[in-house]
Amino acid sequence: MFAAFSKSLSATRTLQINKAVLSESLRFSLCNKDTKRDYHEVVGDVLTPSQVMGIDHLRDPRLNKGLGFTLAERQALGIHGLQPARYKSQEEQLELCKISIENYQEPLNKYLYLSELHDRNEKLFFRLLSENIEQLLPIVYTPTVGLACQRFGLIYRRPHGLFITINDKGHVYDVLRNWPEPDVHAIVVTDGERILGLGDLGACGMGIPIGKLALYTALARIKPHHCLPICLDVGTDNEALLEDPTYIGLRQKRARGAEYDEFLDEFMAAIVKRYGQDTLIQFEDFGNANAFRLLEKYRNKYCTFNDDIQGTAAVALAGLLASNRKTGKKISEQVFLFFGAGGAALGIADLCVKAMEREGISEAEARNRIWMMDIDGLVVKNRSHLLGHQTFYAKDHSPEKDFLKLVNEIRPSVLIGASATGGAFTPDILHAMASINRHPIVFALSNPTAKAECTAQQAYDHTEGRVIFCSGSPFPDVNYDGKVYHPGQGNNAYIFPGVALGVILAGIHHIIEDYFIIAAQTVADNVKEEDLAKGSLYPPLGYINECSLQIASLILKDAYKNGKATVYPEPEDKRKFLESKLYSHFYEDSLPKTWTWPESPKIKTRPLQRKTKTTVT
Ligand SMILES: O=C([O-])CC(=O)C(=O)O
Ligand SMILES: [Mg+2]
Repeated sequence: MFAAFSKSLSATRTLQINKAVLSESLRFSLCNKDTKRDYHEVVGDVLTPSQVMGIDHLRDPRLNKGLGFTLAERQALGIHGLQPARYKSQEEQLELCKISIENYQEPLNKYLYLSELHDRNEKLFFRLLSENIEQLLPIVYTPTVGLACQRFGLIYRRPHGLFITINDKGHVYDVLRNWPEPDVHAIVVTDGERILGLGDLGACGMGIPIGKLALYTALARIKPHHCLPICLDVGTDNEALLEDPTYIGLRQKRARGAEYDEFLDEFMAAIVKRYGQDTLIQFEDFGNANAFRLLEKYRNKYCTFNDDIQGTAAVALAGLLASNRKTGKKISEQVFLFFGAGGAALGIADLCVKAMEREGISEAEARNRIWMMDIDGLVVKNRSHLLGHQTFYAKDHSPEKDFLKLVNEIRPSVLIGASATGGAFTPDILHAMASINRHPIVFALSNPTAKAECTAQQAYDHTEGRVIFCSGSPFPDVNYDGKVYHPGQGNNAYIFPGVALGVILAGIHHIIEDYFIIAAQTVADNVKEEDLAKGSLYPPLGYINECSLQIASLILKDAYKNGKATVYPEPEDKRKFLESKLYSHFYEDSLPKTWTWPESPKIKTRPLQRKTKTTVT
């Protein structure tokens, strides 16, 4: 087997990293322990450019520096002449990228430009994203990623992850082996049933795992080759998609029941078999009925969490903790009314209960302070189908459907929208909140922007500017009564990258709720007085990178203290340890160590270009 592998390897030396073309026998060899080291030499952490020749340095997005290759590198790597003579530093390239993005008017075109850059030059893409989070987050993530999913059939170009269909049932592990990276630590998976607030987008939901994992790298500097986006294509119940000639998924109704469950079980087991027990699996945008069920089923068996339930809960809790500083009230003193009673709402409610218990009240008292309503009215005890934890919050009450009447009766201090019903917080509702509270807390968390329960401007306009507001998608600054406010984005991007970094680096096997409370508290602690004064309950988006590192350090600390870490020896300085593991988006020197200029170079280029290193800042 090894001989066959070596032979194939030399024959394929000039191939780029994308090993989709590898022969079956070579693929078997790659999974073989003895040959794993050789494979690592051309991919992953110890990627050795010497294993790659010529033009593949330009074709492989992980090696490509475009015009950032110096003359010496071009000579040594055999790419001289394949590009124009000009050398550009990464900084000069970044400037050009920014100009290019600004030239596009449509957000979707900006998204496509970034996606193409990701395909072409990985370090440039991630540096651009990390250093321009405020401007680019709305493009690679909410809200534009929603539009990209809706058009996914039209814009799909190249593989950025795996599509595993229900027809692969029985062979999921074989499909996983087709992914060329052997060292995956983090997976974001969707089955596309509830993409943001847009509903069932089937296989087009793949845009979400791709976007979330881009943020793993941009916001927590998790190495891109450690990340794998997966879409489980079990069909779609979206009739429009089933009839759409551009649809890229299976053209059949969703598999449900035992068939679905067996497929999911097989998927989880295959991940562990392929990548190990501590592979983090983030569930994203599953339908409500499956999201809770699967979380309960897998949370103590696998290294998994559901971002829509737990990530959203943590970011909402962070906002509430920060708002305490404005209202002077503890969380256990608030009365909550949720509009929407699905995964996100229940996740927030559960985490708030935990936070209230920490403040000293009982679980029952805490649950009593939380009311929920959805399309069927108030969540009440005698409702025939109570979903998951809805039972905890169901009240002895008539199933009242009149939202305004309920606000006036319950007199909530906190109104949380997680309903995917754009505009549900009408001026009447907002006026009522303002008449009940000096500082009404209103969170319109649904995504993308059009699904938000109210806009930031409406929230200020209809509460005499007294509102404490945040939204899941970004809104422009608000002008109220001559003052400009900059409400923050209560988005789970503050939470999941940092949690993932800590969990991966400590080798944690099961993700406990405490980590989300740690994350929420960390984000809240990073909110400055000046942020609150501007109307924001969150640190600026550009600060998420630092929040992620703090969250990860604290999770590491907790995991070692409580025996949940499996990576030993325990690092003494947790922050230093994790910083040593981070991805660098700066260009590295690609010049082979032993290479020197020939005695009489055939080229007549001025020494100015003989620079071997790009300046990094
Ligand atoms: O993606 C986002 O912006 C937040 C999220 O998880 C969702 O809305 O499903
Ligand atoms: Mg989501």
